[in-house]
Amino acid sequence: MRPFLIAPSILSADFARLGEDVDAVLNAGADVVHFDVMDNHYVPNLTIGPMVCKALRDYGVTADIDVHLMVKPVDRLIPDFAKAGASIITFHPEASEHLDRSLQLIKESGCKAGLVFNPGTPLHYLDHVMDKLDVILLMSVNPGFGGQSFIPSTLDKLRQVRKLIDDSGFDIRLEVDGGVKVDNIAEIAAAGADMFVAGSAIFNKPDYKAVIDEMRAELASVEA
Ligand SMILES: O=C(CO)[C@H](O)[C@H](O)COP(=O)(O)O
Repeated sequence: MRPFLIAPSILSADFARLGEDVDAVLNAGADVVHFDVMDNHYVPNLTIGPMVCKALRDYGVTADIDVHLMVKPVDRLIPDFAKAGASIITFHPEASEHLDRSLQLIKESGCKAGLVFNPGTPLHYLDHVMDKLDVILLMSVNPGFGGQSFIPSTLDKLRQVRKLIDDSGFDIRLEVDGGVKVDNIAEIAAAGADMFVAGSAIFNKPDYKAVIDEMRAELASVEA
C-alpha cells in the first residue's frame, strides 16, 4: 500500500478566512485539500466553484487540490477547474452522459481523474474505465452535507474495490469521504482505503494538528 493521505474537506472550514484556514490545516500536517463543489441540483446544497480554487492558488496554496464535483452536468466545469489549479478532479458517473469522455477531458486538462460512488451507486461503472482512473472515491455518507455519520456498509464496498484495484494492477488511490473520524479511521484503512477525507472531525476542533496526529497514530497501527 502507498502512504496514507489525509485530505481535510474545506466544506467545514471557515469560508470568511478560507486561505488562512487552509494554510493552518496544511501546516498541521494535512496532505491534500479536498474541495467540495455542490450545485443545488445534483446535490441539495450550493458551495464553491473555480474562482475559489484559483483564489486559493493565488493565496499561495501549493498542496494538491482534490476537486470533488457534485454537479450535473459534469463536463463544462472540468476545463475551468483545471485552469483554476485543480490537481485531481473526481465526478459521479451517473451525473455524466459520457463517462469515458468526461475522464478523457480531465486527463487532457492535465489533472488526475477519479470516479465517485454514493453509498447506493453500483460499482459496474468501473467496468471498462479502470485504465483511466487515478482515484476511486467511495462516499460513506449521502453527498451534500458535512457532519453526517459514516455508513457501515461502506466497509464491505471498500474491501470489494480494494480487491478490484489490486487485481487490476493499476495505480489507483482508494479514497473515502464522509463521517471519517479518529475513532473509525483505522477500521476504514484496514478495509482498504488509502486516502481519507475528513471535514467536521478536523475543522470543528480547535487544534487541527492534534486531530491529524491522532489520525496518523491510528493509521500507524494499520500500517504495522
Ligand atoms: O462530500 C462531502 C459531503 O457531500 C464532504 O466532503 C464530507 O461529508 C466530509 O464531511 P465530514 O467529514 O464532516 O463527514
